[in-house]
Amino acid sequence: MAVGKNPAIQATRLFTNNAAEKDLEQSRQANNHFVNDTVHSISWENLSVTVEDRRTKTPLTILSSASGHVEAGKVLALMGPSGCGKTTMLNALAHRLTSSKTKTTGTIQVNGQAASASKLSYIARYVEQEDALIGSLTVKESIYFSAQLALPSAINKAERMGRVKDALHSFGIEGQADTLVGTPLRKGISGGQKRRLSVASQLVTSPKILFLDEPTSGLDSAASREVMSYISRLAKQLNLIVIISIHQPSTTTFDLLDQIMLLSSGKTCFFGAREDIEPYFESISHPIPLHINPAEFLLDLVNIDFAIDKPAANAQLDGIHQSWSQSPNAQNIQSSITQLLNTDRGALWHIEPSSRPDPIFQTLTLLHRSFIKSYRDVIAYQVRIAMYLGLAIMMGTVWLRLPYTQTSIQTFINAIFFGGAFMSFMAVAYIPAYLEDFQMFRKERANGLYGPLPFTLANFLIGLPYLFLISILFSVIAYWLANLRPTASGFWLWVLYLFLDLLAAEGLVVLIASLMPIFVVALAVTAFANGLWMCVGGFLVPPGTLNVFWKYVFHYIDYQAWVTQGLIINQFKTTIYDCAVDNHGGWNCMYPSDLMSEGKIRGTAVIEAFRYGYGSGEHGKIIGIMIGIIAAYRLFGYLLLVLKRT
Ligand SMILES: Nc1ncnc2c1ncn2[C@@H]1O[C@H](COP(=O)(O)OP(=O)(O)OP(=O)(O)O)[C@@H](O)[C@H]1O
Repeated sequence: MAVGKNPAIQATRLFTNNAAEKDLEQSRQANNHFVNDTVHSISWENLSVTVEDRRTKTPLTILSSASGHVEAGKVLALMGPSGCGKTTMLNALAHRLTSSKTKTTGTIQVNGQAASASKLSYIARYVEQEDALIGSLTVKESIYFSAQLALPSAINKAERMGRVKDALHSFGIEGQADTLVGTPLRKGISGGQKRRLSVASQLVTSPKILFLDEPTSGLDSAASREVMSYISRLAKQLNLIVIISIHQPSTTTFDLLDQIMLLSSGKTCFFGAREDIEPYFESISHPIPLHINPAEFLLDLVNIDFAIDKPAANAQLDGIHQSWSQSPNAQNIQSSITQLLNTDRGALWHIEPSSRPDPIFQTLTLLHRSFIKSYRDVIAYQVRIAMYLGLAIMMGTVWLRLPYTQTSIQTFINAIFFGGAFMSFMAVAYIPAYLEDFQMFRKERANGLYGPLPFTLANFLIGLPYLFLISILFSVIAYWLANLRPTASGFWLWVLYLFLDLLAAEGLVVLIASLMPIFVVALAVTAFANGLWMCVGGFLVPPGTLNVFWKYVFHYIDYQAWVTQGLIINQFKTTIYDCAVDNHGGWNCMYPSDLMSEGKIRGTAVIEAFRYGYGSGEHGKIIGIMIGIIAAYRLFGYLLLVLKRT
């Protein structure tokens, strides 16, 4: 018996359909703040993208004359072999092709009106292929912070929480609401759940259009189906426009799509409703065989990468492109677009920039999010605290209880150099945590949520208490074990210099990692910079000997040099050291001072005679310079983010 004729199955389908409709209606009511009733359509005409060819440096068209439209409640999938232009198409529609070497022509309209990037940023959200989530937040917190950053302040807390709950419900992740997303050290939710969370975090901001770049990539077929069925249901329940790029959907996933755009070599091979695919390819003499995954067949048909007979494959593909451009289907699309342009002028652009939260509220929200991360994510600060404690014990026991004799003078100086330089060097441990935040910032900024200022401020402020704590913990152990100047003022000045040292080092890490946001590269460059600061600081090579290039370009902006200078003054300005007794019972003093006749060395003589030429500069001046260097790093970091938009 044919499956479709089985009465039991038919009854179940009937029940499922009725139940599904009821479910859809209930869900619409529950999620009415997410329901789209403003955006009716998006359409585009003759969209072409030209880039500068990496190899030949000549213009290369990677997307040619694409036209199409999607109505509310529908899912459009951009399909095609690898490198056919799916991501380019998606980015062009989302106005994300911002490189100066990329030229986009053609028009994009929403409700029949030209849709600029800024207008689109109020109604559309883009979910990238790589999940940019903060691993140490729970599922619920991830959605909550997204709502906080995007929703206008007019929406009160109860309503925000209601939206978070509804977003969790819409994606079937209520059960995982309090589960951590997951860090390298703590397992969290599955890959499919992460993908659903990424979309839910965008949904909570009430977009009307969702762009999803390969929402199923990296997932097994069951998880892909699950993610796609949520997305397809969501489009219908909430009347959203969903445009996705997808690689190779299974038959079940393929059947969940409403519209397909098949691309190859940047040109359209088909655009239209899912159910029009079979008749269309039959009409151009490429019928899709029964019992075969249609997506797989189509991808094989338009993929010429692995063809043995290249000229024949090229000729066949040209034929497919030509058939499409001359087909009645293509003409119908053109007339549908024209009709949309003439009729669909739904009021849309009443959403004003003032409906966004203000930057102070966003800074506080980011600070709150970073705070949760800072105590939950061991990599962010806890590993560093443990590492600095280990370093303090090591330093304190190596330089253990140094006596105040002249033989200890160089040893004290070495301890100071080591403390300052190594504290700064170990700031590289912050790179992974910063890169996670940076990727999140990139994604949220591209979605128009907030800019570089709240991000820079929150990033700086969250570091202050932790870096201060690290400075104190390190000093409590190392300072007293090594017997550095044993007074309260000596101790607190030492703490202050280490704190400034860490702030400068972290500012440098942020600057470098923002410039080169790849872990190994940022690590190598920061390590190099720290090596440079050690070499030109005046300790290993006195400034008088240092050649002019290193001295005048780097020495004076070397924060480690200023920290070492401040710490040397702190140690030697008020301390006194015993000279050695010579063979004749007299004094043998390494540094002559006014106390020589008493067999002592005044610490200031060490500073004055100090071969590095530091002089006895004042703490105020050094601290001022340090604050200037820290501010400069943060300012450059901020400007870099302003200029570097991708
Ligand atoms: N600057 C450039 N120089 C040469 N080719 C380029 C340049 N930029 C993009 N391309 C090419 O444009 C094509 C389209 O890239 P796109 O990322 O949109 O493809 P895709 O279909 O999303 O691929 P995938 O499925 O592998 O992600 C690719 O073949 C890519 O190599």
